[in-house]
Amino acid sequence: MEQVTVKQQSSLNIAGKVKDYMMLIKFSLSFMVVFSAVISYLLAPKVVEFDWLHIILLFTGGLLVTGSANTVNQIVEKDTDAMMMRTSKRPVASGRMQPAEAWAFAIIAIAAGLFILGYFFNWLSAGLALFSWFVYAYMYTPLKKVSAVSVLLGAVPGALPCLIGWAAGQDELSAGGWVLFAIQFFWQFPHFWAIAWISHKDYTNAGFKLMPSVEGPTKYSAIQSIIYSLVLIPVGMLPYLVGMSGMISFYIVLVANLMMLWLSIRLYREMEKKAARRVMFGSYIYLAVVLLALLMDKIPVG
Ligand code: HEM
Ligand SMILES: CC(C)=CCC/C(C)=C/CC/C(C)=C/COP(=O)(O)OP(=O)(O)O
Repeated sequence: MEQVTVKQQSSLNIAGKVKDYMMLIKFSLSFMVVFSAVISYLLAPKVVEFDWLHIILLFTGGLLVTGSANTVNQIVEKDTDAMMMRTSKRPVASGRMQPAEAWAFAIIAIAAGLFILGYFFNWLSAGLALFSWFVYAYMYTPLKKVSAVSVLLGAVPGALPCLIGWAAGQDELSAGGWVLFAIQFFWQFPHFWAIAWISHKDYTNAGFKLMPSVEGPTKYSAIQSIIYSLVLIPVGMLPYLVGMSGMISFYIVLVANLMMLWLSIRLYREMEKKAARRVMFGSYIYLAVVLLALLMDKIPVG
């Protein structure tokens, strides 16, 4: 009887540990980041077949590097994460995991991730991943407390996964990679400002300055969301214009862009958290739909 209890206890511990590591690497966010890298890899003209081994390797390498960046972010922000409802249950912030354990994981993960990218793909993609890791963990993260300009800087490592995936497939930084970078770069502003709108009180209590306006969720912030959604319309036409995808995805991307614009306009008109939540969920759907549409409609030249 006693033995069963001990067994149950240890499996509970393992489940708890797994859950902690999922939180440490911010699994859902990292999954989407790596998804964007894999789709960009598959969009590269030199990648002509759907090779599962390479897809799994890119996914694993990307997840390790991104997970490491998110771990360093949680070590650096452990005190402020502890002050916010949204983040207080994270393993390092809550004290369930010692920073030394998190550091050990971060170092092993970045080394393993860079090795996978460099050895199985090329050192261009590994170099870009290291650059991205550095900008996110050591430039964006400390700047969050200083100014909303940090979001502009954070959008660089946020969009680089597209270029990393493209470089892994193409071994060069050609137009298609930059086009995907541009789409993901501009997408991040409506995405994040909706999140910051919802959690504004939390962010302010912890001393973060992330909204475009110092007063927080104002009409000005909503206008910024509208402006970036407007910019996304011509940027979303670029894959068709540079010849990397066809007419069907052109229209799908256009509809997705009009949806983002409409959601941002509704935020401006309603000025409610409910409207910000719509922008946030809309942004998740947007990126998945746009990337998949481009891949389904790939024109393998260039
Ligand atoms: C400037 C760049 C970005 C900022 C500041 C940002 C910020 C955030 C924050 C704070 C959350 C947490 C929301 C919550 O706790 O409910 C979040 C969620 C999320 N972000 Fe972003 N993000 C950025 C870029 C990206 C990129 C590039 C991707 C993917 C390609 C991405 C995908 C996601 C996903 C999938 C979630 C949902 C995670 C979950 O529900 O656990 N984000 N983002
Ligand atoms: C290849 C590579 C290493 C890329 C880096 C990818 C990466 C982590 C992108 C996310 C971009 C970003 C600024 C997220 C928000 O973090 P946050 O600190 O504002 O979120 P939080 O408040 O929830 O901690």
